[in-house]
Amino acid sequence: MNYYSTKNKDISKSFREAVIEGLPADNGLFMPEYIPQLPKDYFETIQDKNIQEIAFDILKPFVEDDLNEEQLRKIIIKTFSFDFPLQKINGNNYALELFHGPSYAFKDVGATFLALCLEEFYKEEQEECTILVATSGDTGGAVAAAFSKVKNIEVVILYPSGKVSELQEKQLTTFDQNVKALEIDGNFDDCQQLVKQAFLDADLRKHLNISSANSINVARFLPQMVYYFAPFIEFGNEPLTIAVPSGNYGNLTAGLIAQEMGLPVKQFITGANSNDVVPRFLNSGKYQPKPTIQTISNAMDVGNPSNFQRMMDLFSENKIKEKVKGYAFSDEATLEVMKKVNSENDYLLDPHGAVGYLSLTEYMKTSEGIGVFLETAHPCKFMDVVKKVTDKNILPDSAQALMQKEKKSVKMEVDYERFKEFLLQ
Ligand SMILES: Cc1ncc(COP(=O)(O)O)c(C=O)c1O
Ligand SMILES: N[C@@H](CCOP(=O)(O)O)C(=O)O
Repeated sequence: MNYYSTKNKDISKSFREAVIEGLPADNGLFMPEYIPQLPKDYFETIQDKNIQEIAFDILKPFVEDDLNEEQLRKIIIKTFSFDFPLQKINGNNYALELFHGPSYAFKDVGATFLALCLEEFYKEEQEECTILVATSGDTGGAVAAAFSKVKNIEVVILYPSGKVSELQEKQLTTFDQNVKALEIDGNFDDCQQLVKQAFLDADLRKHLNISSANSINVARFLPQMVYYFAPFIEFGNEPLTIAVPSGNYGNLTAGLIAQEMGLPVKQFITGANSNDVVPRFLNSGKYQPKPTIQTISNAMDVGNPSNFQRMMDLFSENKIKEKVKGYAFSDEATLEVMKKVNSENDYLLDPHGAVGYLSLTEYMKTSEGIGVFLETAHPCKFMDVVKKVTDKNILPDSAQALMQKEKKSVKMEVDYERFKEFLLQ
């Protein structure tokens, strides 16, 4: 399987090349050149499989030219090493909990898979590499945890100063060794823009091997297809409605590719906070990015999502509007539903999962069947918001220990030349 650029279909890179380069030089995004098809009867026996076996079936065709079966199995066992439980909330509505990994957010899957792929590739190359990552809160923590012990790889995390939660910030800024945090005086889109500019800077790339750990990297977003299969281990081949709380749209894009492979999704729903550029597009046909708005679901504070390019590469405008229904919700509605579900169903949503739940229940007002929303982060990551819902202490011991550690970051304006200087130091 090779990968093309969304800006130039003649570009053809192996999986290994696409992962190492991160972003094509033409500022497009890498895409698999075809979507493998699962056997028609795959879902008749899916209940006999575990998530690691499914991950192997799903990911093999995307990587097999560069990772042999033994390497892939090893990577999968380490990546899918925690549970993805399904919790019934009420009626036919279920939460798929994706936050039982090391950083308490769904990003652990993609970050670990990417780190282990790069470790394999750089083991052979004997070279060093710098991973650049822009984060609105969760990607950075997952990447820091996944890469903290990987040899020959340095990580530089850019995060928007004052716009991530306290626990998220500790996850970004308390690793010594190979992980450095840059606290940017701007928003997530500024961080993402600085990273993208670095990839387009031929001079920088002459001096430094850089790659990306955002969902722009194919090894970050493709493994995110796998957990969409988890509810089908319980429900077999029954088509499900799946709601995805979205920001940079890597997660939804992974789900759409899984659906193209054969995953029986009846309908995808996307839920956004006030950063509603994609729901507005789905409902009006106009794609008009706006400056980022700060919300209580901060990891979804993205004004100009990277993966919109991939969605438009996969489908025509009419097709995407059929495949995905989009809704947006205010902070007031998010907090209100967190309180309601906590008191009526004894389930504590995090603010991102709450947006997913809101979008699912909105759609289900006029539809039938089983609905699943992705619970993408543990509520303990957002204690400032959670305190308004419950006074229970929900902080796990490991997070408590992290909160005691000292923050180490370098402050920086949104200034590409300073960023470049920092990278070349
Ligand atoms: C907790 C949480 N939920 C949802 C999202 C949105 O995911 P995506 O950027 O893949 O749309 C993010 C960040 O990306 C997140 O950290
Ligand atoms: N919500 C993300 C933003 C970056 O998304 P990514 O999936 O492209 O890495 C975050 O938490 O940083």
